[in-house]
Amino acid sequence: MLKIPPHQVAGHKAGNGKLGPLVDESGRFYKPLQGDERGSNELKFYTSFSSDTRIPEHISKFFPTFYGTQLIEASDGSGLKPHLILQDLSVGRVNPSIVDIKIGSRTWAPEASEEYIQKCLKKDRETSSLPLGFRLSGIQIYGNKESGYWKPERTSVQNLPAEKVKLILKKFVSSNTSTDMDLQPDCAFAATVYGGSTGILSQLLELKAWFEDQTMYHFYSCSILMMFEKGLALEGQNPGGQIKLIDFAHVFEGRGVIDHNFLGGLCSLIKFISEILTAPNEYTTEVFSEPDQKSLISSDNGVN
Ligand SMILES: O=P(O)(O)O[C@@H]1[C@@H](OP(=O)(O)O)[C@H](OP(=O)(O)O)[C@H](O)[C@H](OP(=O)(O)O)[C@H]1OP(=O)(O)O
Ligand SMILES: Nc1ncnc2c1ncn2[C@@H]1O[C@H](COP(=O)(O)OP(=O)(O)O)[C@@H](O)[C@H]1O
Repeated sequence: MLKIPPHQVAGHKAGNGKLGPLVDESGRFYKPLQGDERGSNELKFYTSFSSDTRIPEHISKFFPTFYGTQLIEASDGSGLKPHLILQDLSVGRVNPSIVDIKIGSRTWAPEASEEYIQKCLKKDRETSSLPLGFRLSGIQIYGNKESGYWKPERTSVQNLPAEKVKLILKKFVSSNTSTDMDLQPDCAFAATVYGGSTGILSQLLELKAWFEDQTMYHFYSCSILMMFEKGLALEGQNPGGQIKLIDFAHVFEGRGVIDHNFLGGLCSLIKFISEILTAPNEYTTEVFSEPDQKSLISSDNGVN
């Protein structure tokens, strides 16, 4: 029995007659192949990457397992359509907090059409992609049984200035999650989710070390999915902080050149996470320097 993924935070979504991914009960995620070159390109990437013996295991673990393709009933009711069969990354998680972070200041590949480049350039300029090298593409943060999830409008988190991005990445690992953006996040789970020898920062650094060397692929418009289970953190157990790479519709051959675009965005994200770990109590204040210009300043005054 196929259903709409309960924890999808970004991308094309099934439902209301739209084409989007579906999941089954055995832990598989069915992503429809988009009819144009995006579909064929993503399939080409998964086929090549999954059999590429140059990829070490400590790197391939960051990618969803690929199980081939299958014709299944599309979610938009258009009949049998080819889908990529992938590992469902949220399987086994009860109330996962998830953020999709689109990496790179540039989200279009050199092969893209002029029209597509213009569309992406506009989005990259209007969001934090250009200034920060990444944008928060979608997020859900689990609060508790009563409050459920905080799942803001996607467009509201894509174009935030640096300090607000940091605030959200703090909120992500806090126990006092609230819709009130002015509330200081307590970063109660920063050490266990972001920190530690197996935490998210250490995984990001492992990925970075590979990107400093690899020249096989260029990952345009690809996302890092960061996930953990707040319920476990609240019980004092390992919350299972994990990163995975997804969305390879715009991956192209690297032809012996470092993927500076991805690497730059990754380094920027690493800086944010490192700073949160070093100064979780750094106080972030909202100020209005001009009537219609909201900005944020921070001072390390230890106020929580
Ligand atoms: O449809 P839109 O405008 O939401 O844009 C999609 C993007 O959403 P976002 O910019 O985050 O709002 C979407 O981004 P996410 O995967 O949601 O981060 C993709 O970039 C998608 O392009 P493609 O299928 O990868 O070529 C984009 O889809 P296309 O417009 O290229 O079909
Ligand atoms: N293998 C997966 N398992 C679980 N969820 C996934 C998986 N791949 C993607 N997702 C979810 O679907 C969303 C969109 O995926 P993505 O591959 O970026 O689609 P699109 O090409 O439509 O942008 C992600 O933000 C994530 O929430």
